[in-house]
Amino acid sequence: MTSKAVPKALRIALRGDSILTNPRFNKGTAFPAPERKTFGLTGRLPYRVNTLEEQCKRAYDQLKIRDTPIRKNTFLQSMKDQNWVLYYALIRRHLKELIPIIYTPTQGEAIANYSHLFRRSEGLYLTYANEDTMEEDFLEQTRGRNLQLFVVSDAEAILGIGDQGVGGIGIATAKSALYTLVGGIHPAEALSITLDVGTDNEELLKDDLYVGWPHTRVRGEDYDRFVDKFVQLVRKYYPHSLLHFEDFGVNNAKRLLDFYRGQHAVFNDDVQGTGAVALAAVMSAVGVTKSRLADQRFVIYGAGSAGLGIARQLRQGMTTLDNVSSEQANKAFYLLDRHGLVKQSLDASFIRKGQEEFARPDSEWDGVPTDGNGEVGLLEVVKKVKPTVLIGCSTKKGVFTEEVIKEMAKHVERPLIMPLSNPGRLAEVDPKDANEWTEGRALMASGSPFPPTKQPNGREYIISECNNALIYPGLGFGTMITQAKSMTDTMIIAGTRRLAALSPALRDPDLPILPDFADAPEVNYEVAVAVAEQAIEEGVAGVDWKKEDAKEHIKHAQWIPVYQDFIYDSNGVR
Ligand SMILES: NC(=O)C1=CN([C@@H]2O[C@H](COP(=O)(O)OP(=O)(O)OC[C@H]3O[C@@H](n4cnc5c(N)ncnc54)[C@H](O)[C@@H]3O)[C@@H](O)[C@H]2O)C=CC1
Ligand SMILES: CC(=O)C(=O)O
Ligand SMILES: [Mg+2]
Repeated sequence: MTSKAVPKALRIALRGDSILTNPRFNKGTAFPAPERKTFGLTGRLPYRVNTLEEQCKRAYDQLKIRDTPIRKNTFLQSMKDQNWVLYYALIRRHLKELIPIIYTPTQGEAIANYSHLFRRSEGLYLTYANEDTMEEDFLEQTRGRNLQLFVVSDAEAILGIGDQGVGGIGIATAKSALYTLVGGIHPAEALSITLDVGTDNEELLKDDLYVGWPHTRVRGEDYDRFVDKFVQLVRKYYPHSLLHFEDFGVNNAKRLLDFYRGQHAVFNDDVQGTGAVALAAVMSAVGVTKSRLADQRFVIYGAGSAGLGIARQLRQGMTTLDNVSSEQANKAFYLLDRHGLVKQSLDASFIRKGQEEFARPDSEWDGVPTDGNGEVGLLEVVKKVKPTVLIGCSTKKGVFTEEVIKEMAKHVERPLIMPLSNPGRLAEVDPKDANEWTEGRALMASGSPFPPTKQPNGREYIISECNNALIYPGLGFGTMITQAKSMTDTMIIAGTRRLAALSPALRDPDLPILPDFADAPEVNYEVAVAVAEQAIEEGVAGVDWKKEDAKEHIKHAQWIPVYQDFIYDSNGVR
């Protein structure tokens, strides 16, 4: 990565409109008079030179008059297409307010309406119908670029709203934007990609304006070959990059991660990022209740990519931090999915790969009431298990009912309740209700932002956002800066421990269990440092600097949204 903390003058080979229409270089009215002269911009811009601060103020005023989140999202998207520094500087100044606009939930809405809102290309579209020209298409966009990061989605399971076809490019761009915003990755060093392998979303297929490949989803060997062709291109041309998988379907997410982990530095955010942030939240809650991870009983409702990723990460936390065996740790988990409790006697076709490790023995459930199909439901599980931690990643709105929450709270002084499904309208419980039903005793964290609740003592309780965006930019940055050949489990644990240590609740149990999103840049910096130190310590790093230098290296390499001076040079960047 190049060093950017104190921006030096940049040599560029563009002039006139080609600068003004290039979001990487455009400064709009902030071009100072000498640069206007050098680059042929004097007559192309109004007289007055603005500071970045003034531009942010004007942009914020313009943003405020957009009256719906989706209009604000479209406005910001168009600003990103015009001027990167201004876009990132504006959002940095209003982080908490604007992250929900450029990320979940509003970006979900933008993705669902992608074909109707479409204005211009924003990444690399690799389409199954064009498989033959994939390498050429890839090189057209990547040749000569210093890319460090590829964020890719096949859009089968977007942000809790399912298969969105080609609109999936929108999750790749949003995740890339957060890498820059809170992780400090140079926006020119990241590429967002969608693998358009069709869609099974009937509405999109029926839509005349759909801009993706209008075909049902390609699956099986053809799908694997297509994905592999893409991964091998990344490996061939960018062997030291990080490949981030986002929102792949449940049958592919973990499978592809396992398959490629040994070949390249790959990361699946829904599996690993979500697991890491959830583990940090639980570690923090365990600090509040002065217990151990290994003492908890976990009920996880929705055992898909996120649910299973969380279970595995919690298990790893238990084995690494509390020294219990994997077998022992497995006994702490009770997973539920569409067929109720995952128990050993369930029809094999109902047990997804990975769930079997956590399947409960049937003998344990003798005498417990079941529904007509012999399935054990959530309330019965809570009654029997008396969980200390209840996690939802099912998109089943409201499934943590009053009866379920009250039952849990009967047995546990400080129940930890985490409705992680996005968007907020699909949360398993509204934190306000969970707070009321537990007389304010619950510790809580949610996947999407929720307003604070009121405690019986009159204090506000802030609902932490337990969203992978609090950690993945740091996990990624720490991996990239060290050119690690893989992102190992121990690197993830190191980042998670650092995040957990920053929990406000460790100072005061009435404070949130995770740091505030407004602090996401500082938090991710700390995570990146911990990950880089671990990569160097365990010998997977490809750099020759020492662990002690990680802080400085990372600080120095982080991109910040400020304008650089420009010098014209016909051999410069373009
Ligand atoms: N807070 C965060 O950082 C993250 C939140 N999520 C959210 O978690 C949710 C799930 O995401 P993924 O795990 O990627 O999806 P997924 O499709 O892999 O998993 C969902 C699981 O829930 C199960 N499920 C669906 N309806 C159910 C029902 N009525 N009863 C019981 N089980 C049911 C499915 O069978 C599946 O196993 C989404 O809302 C997603 O936005 C996902 C990743 C990160
Ligand atoms: C946050 C995230 O990655 C998801 O909802 O899929
Ligand atoms: Mg995701």
